[in-house]
Amino acid sequence: MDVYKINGDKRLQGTIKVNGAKNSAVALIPASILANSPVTIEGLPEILDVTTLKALLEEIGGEVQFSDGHMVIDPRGMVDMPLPNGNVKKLRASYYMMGAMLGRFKKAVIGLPGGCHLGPRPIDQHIKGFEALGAKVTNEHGAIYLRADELVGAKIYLDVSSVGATINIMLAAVKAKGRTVIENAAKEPEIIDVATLLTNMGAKIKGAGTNVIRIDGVEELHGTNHTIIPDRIEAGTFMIMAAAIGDGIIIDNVIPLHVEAVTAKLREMGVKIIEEEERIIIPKVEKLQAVDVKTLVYPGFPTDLQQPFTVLLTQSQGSSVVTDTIYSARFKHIDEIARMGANGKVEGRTAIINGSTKLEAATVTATDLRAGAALVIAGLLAKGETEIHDIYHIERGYSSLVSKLRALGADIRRESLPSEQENIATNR
Ligand SMILES: CC(=O)N[C@H]1[C@@H](OP(=O)(O)OP(=O)(O)OC[C@H]2O[C@@H](n3ccc(=O)[nH]c3=O)[C@H](O)[C@@H]2O)O[C@H](CO)[C@@H](O)[C@@H]1O
Ligand SMILES: C=C(OP(=O)(O)O)C(=O)O
Repeated sequence: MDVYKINGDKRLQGTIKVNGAKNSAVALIPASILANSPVTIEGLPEILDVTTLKALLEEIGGEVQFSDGHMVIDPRGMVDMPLPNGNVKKLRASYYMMGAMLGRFKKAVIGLPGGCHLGPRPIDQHIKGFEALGAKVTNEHGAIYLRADELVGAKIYLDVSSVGATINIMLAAVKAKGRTVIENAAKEPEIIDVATLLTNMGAKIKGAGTNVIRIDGVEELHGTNHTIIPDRIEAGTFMIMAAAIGDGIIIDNVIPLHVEAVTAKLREMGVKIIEEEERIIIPKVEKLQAVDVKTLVYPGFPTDLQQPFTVLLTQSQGSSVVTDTIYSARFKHIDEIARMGANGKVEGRTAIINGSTKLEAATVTATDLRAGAALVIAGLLAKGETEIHDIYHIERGYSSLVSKLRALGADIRRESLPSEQENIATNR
């Protein structure tokens, strides 16, 4: 088992570069299935979710080359191979194989997805959308079977403004007959990125980034070249880290508008933030005020940054109330940071954090991706050596994290635990 070991309580300084957005990458890659010639995507993050999707495209006969963030996908040899198990379970976004394969082959068999356990994560709105387009959808032993004689555009109102359902319906609808209208669509920047790729492949999409998206189906989509947007969640993680333990940090390759909700909250806490066109500069912070945070759909405060943010709140003076309106159980990290001395209490969808606390090193477990990011920040703050287990969660979404942090002066390393030591650690 691999772990991160962090000797914390060292101030960080310098420039850190943000990679391409995970939540775009995981939709752009399956979108290539719809093309009739090669698609090139530039700036992809080198994360587990991307390599798992590459493997999924190869399983269905795609030819994929990936190096230095540059992926060339040749979809011409792809077939409608069932994917009921295996790689689909390693990530959430394998659900995009449903929309993309349905759009191209009019049929697909895809196992229910994996991803972070944050409370129930149903895909009923995806299925409602596929059915509205004319697909027959059944769940057989944990795999979703989709089949359509033809796909015909429809009006679909989403009961919840779901990122995944919005993108999945777009994927299934771009080659359907006639017009599809998605109402109460999600507005996250990743949706615009996927719509841009599809439009450059020949799709007709209007309104991406607003709550009504109109798609006029086309017969064929062709290959293209696309550069992914920067990861606003990775950027936000670095902003939180800079406020927690920075002595002047420059975050490079960020679209400041995409992290506006985080910027506003950090300013409310007393953090100075200098926004440039593609960079954010955070000077050393003297004192942090407690603030309340409520996660909301974009452009609200992102749920994916709630967990790292709670660690910052442990460093602020006073009591903060954090409410996650998106997920019912995204507070597993509170127990882990409690091992490091943090004073936090969870009541339903709310966590109350009392600061400020001098964190101390401990052996902790990354229960999910952003819990892992939160623990890395906690480890950077804590005196002594923190050991983080189950780092595969973290590596699903953050690329080259260790080397990026080391370049800022952090004492962090990735180590393989010999199995005897592993048993002692997990029994602790
Ligand atoms: C791969 C990816 O892009 N993951 C992101 C995506 O996840 P994901 O696409 O899974 O999140 P959704 O936007 O779909 O989910 C938002 C809320 O709607 C609910 N829901 C969703 C679909 C559905 O059919 N029925 C339903 O009830 C979910 O349980 C959740 O409470 O958006 C989330 C919310 O910003 C982020 O936390 C994830 O990082
Ligand atoms: C919840 C997340 O990811 P996923 O939807 O891939 O599980 C996340 O990125 O924080």
